[in-house]
Amino acid sequence: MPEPVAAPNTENTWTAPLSVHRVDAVVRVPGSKSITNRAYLLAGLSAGPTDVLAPLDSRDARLMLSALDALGGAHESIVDGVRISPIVTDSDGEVAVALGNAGTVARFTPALAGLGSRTVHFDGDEAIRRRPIAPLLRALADLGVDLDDGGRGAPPFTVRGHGGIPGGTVELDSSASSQFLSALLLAGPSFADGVTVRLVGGTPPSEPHIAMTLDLLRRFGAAPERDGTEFHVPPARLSLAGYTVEPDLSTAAPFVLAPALTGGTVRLEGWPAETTQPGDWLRSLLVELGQEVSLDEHGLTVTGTGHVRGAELDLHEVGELTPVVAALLCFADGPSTITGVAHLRGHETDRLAALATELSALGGEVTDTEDGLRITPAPLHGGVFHTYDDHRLVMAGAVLGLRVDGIVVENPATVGKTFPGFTSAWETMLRP
Ligand SMILES: O=C(O)C1=C[C@@H](OP(=O)(O)O)[C@@H](O)[C@H](O)C1
Ligand SMILES: C=C(OP(=O)(O)O)C(=O)O
Repeated sequence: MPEPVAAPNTENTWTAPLSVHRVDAVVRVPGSKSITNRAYLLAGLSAGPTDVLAPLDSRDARLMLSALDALGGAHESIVDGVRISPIVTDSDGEVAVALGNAGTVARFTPALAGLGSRTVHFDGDEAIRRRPIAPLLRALADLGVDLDDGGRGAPPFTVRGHGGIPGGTVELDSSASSQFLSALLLAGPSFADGVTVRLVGGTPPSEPHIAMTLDLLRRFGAAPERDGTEFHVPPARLSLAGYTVEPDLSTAAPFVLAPALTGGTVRLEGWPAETTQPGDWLRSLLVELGQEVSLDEHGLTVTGTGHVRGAELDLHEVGELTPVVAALLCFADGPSTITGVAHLRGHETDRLAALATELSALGGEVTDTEDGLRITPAPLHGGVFHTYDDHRLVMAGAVLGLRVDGIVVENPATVGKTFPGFTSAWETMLRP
């Protein structure tokens, strides 16, 4: 017998729809969070205005725009995008930058404050105060940024801008988040001496996001170089008149994985032929799980069998896909293990603990290991799926709902971090 569902606040929950038909849908998802926020930031550091086209409009993207404005930038809406004006660095005074729970804003913008002449106070949600950032703050201080974090190594902290950052060579442990390294590389062209980063400690996660940083820097005219674990970005005058953002392939994950559980076909429009996004790995995952995948000029087409194989997956490079992949593997024909994602304990929430707790509460046999999850398929039942203010847990709940009646997803609006229209897009996909 299913356990009774705890009386949910129905205004603040969403019952994920059960799939009763084979899915047959064409889906579009909004722009990539990671590309949008890099493009906005590099545009702010550029010599002239940049039109960022098809950008993401979500909480994280708006936080980045507000941060750039607070730091002396300006933006305006244009047809199909946002025009970003260069940051003016010579005005002084005190301003605040709101971080929300956006890793990209928290890690990428403090260096910009050091380039200006303002005193900038950074703080955000309770959750961002717990997420790792100390190695980055130390590296920024080593490079000449006047930064006061009260010894916490976490927000709230203050940067006093002195009109520029010397830069130079620095050692960095980026094993807790690739965003520390990306932050130094993105700001590097604007440092007087550029930046050389020598990685120490473990291998950073999310390698595709590092490649994305290098790619965007080159598009804006910088000349980053990489030699194994050493990165060099010389000073450069950035500029790019216009840039079109790709659809977010991590946001696309639950949609393209759905046919594996429901049977039928989903076409994800605009899937790029070449990309640095980690979500592109989903194509090989789908094949490994026994699904049919084809990529052409119309996008990615996935035809599912409704049957999923168990798998052993090292997700170190694509960690942000873990919640939806874990939800999918609950329905596999055998046990699965996910490894390489210890750093997920420092994401929006401790994702490994959250997934183990929530999936087990619905009847699953899911345990968190030191660096991942062990999933043994077991019959799941309906119940409240708590989401810990984590957008990707809302998406994971949607995947569970495809097969399990009565998955009541708590606080679905938190998905607005990356896709405010997620629940209606999901319902539209499932409509016959
Ligand atoms: O640089 C980026 O845009 C991101 C890098 C990754 O962070 P971590 O390396 O901290 O996992 C990823 O999980 C996050 O969603 C976005
Ligand atoms: C880890 C994530 O976000 P952030 O950019 O806040 O790090 C994510 O989107 O899965």
